[in-house]
Amino acid sequence: PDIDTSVYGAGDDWNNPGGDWAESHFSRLTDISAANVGELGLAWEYDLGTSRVQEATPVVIDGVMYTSGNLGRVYALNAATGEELWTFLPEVDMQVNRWACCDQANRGVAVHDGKVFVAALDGVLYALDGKTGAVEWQVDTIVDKSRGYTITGAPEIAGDLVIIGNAGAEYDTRGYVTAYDTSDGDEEWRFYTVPRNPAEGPQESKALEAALKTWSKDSAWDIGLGGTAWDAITYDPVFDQVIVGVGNGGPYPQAIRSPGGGDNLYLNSLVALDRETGELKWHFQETPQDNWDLTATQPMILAEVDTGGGNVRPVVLHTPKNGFFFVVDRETGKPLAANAIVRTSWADGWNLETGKPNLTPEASDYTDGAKIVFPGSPGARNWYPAAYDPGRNTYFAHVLDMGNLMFLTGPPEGATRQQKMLNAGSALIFTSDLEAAAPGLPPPVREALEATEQWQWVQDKPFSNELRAIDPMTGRTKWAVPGAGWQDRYGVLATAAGLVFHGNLAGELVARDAETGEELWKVDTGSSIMAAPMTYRVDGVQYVAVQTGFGGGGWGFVPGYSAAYQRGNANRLLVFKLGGGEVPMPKPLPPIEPAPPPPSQLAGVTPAMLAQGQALFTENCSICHSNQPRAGLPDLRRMAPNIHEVFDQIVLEGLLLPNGMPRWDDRLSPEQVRAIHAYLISLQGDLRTRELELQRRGEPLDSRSLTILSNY
Ligand SMILES: O=C(O)c1cc(C(=O)O)c2c(n1)C(=O)C(=O)c1cc(C(=O)O)[nH]c1-2
Ligand SMILES: [Ca+2]
Repeated sequence: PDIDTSVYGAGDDWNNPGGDWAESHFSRLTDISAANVGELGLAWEYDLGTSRVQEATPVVIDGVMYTSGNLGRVYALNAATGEELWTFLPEVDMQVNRWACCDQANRGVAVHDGKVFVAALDGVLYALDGKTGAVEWQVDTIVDKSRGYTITGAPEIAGDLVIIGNAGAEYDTRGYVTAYDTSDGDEEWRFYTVPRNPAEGPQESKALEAALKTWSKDSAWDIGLGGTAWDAITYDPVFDQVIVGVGNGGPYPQAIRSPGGGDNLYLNSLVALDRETGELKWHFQETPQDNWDLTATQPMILAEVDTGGGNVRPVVLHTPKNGFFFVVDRETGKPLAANAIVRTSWADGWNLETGKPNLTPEASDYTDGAKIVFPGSPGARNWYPAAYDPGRNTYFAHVLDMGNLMFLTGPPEGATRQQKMLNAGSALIFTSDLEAAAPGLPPPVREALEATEQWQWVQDKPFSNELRAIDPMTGRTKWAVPGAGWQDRYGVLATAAGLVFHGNLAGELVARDAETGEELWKVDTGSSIMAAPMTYRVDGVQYVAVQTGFGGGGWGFVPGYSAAYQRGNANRLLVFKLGGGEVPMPKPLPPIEPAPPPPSQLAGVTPAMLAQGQALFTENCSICHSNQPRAGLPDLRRMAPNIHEVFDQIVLEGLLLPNGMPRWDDRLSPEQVRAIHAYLISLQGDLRTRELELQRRGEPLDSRSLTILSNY
């Protein structure tokens, strides 16, 4: 078929996190090839100065690298030498950490017209002078500061507009995207993804008036309904439209969110907006009637494909959380292919005539009892960028086949908004943990799950985790390479030389043959990698760069096989070239010591108080504090005496706010904080006893707790 593949792929520059205008994470550079990739070595490294989540793909323009780190930090470096040109640290009120579901992620910068754009975790969009990093303008993009909004996504340039979404569908938000003039930050348009309470006035757009018909009149308006656009926004210059990936519903259970059902537009949809006006041109809903956090926010790639018999169409390639590989016509919004790439239990296929899935509520509606739903909330795919090689018509992506048990945490009626708190209304347990967790579940939940067909799926294979080469129109896997545990997920780079690059949590950076998946080169960096590698050329030298660091969703549970667990969470930029040197390895962490002795238990503590402390800890603290010996945050079962002394000031008054620990005096009473403290003191005592015993026996102190029942 007649496809001009030469218009795709990045050249010397990599001018947005996706690489080229099609955001294909594909490079035309071929200096590094299968014949010489074995000679890759380190050109330079740069210490990002943090040890948190790193998800950004750097941008390189005219020999300068721009990238973002956690919170929305920005770094500008000489791309050939790594010399620091400037850095930018946004001033963020750390209280925002309380309503950031998934760590302090930031997925990258946008660069346009001499300016660098970044959105900080607190929702402020900055335009920085590309030469100096000075703030040219800034705008707070959050319309309602009483709600739990954050931003983790990269801004997108569309003509002379910069477009940004936000996050927080697990909290109390109503999703939207906003377009600003790149020159001065003036607001040009805003598109809300879900309707507002009609009692409060007319909808903001015709599109929302139409969407309203797909919601119940008793919808949980006050909670916000979710629909956050927290990752991919892709400008399509061919049709001068902005395609937005919309997120899940909030609360998760439709029985609470929109009692009586409805498709709930535009949740989990691709929406194409006219660039100039922000008006809806088309929409394609990938997961109607969401109950499961099956977002459509995942990265999009623009392409042309032969849809059959030489009929070439401009399409968007999309693999959202829901387990299907979609090829969607960019002119009409119609799905041209929709093939399952993992086990799916919420739908058993797709009807291309109607454009809708064959829903299977008997297997996946958990209103009346627990269900095991595939894929689970981590998604068959998530933010980890895929790459598409147009010449080979092959899509390279990390794919996770895993489900989760879901059940309601309260009655479906009468859910009230918990301000800036999780409002998910359901609990979930990943199938990787389900056999271990099942005996401890309340008998009705356990009986319900064992009666499901998906319990058999779990027995067959709790999860699988692979890098795959996929044919878009059929969804067929050409080759696959297994990963480690289910968290071992990562972004991908493909090049016209027939190479595929990716990192992993163990800390390897690997180059593979695009045709076979065969490993051609690998280096152990000693630093966990989730972010996508990228490549560029300066003064005739091709480089491959990747940002290292573990975090994101489920960031508290640092897997034991990861470099982050063994050597600490090194945040670095590692840049390679042919004939480069060795990668300096971070030193392994010292062995874990037994927990220090806790202070004597608080006066007047009772079993009821300990139980209350545990419940409060689970509800308020455990989403960040997973209490692992080497987690992203301190293990609160190992607090030193001087920390115990100021525990109340830390929790109630924000003593460690600058470090990122929010204050809680608006939500927790001094008595409640005492109960939490008493609970932690008792955990610390138990842990110390256990670890002293392990030490006596000469066994490793790798006592990761099994806190797998998450309230979200
Ligand atoms: O609903 C939302 O607003 C929202 C936001 C985010 C985020 O901003 O990072 C994630 C999710 N949901 C989510 O469901 C998810 O699986 C997820 C993973 C990650 C990550 O960075 O690893 N973020 C998010
Ligand atoms: Ca979500």
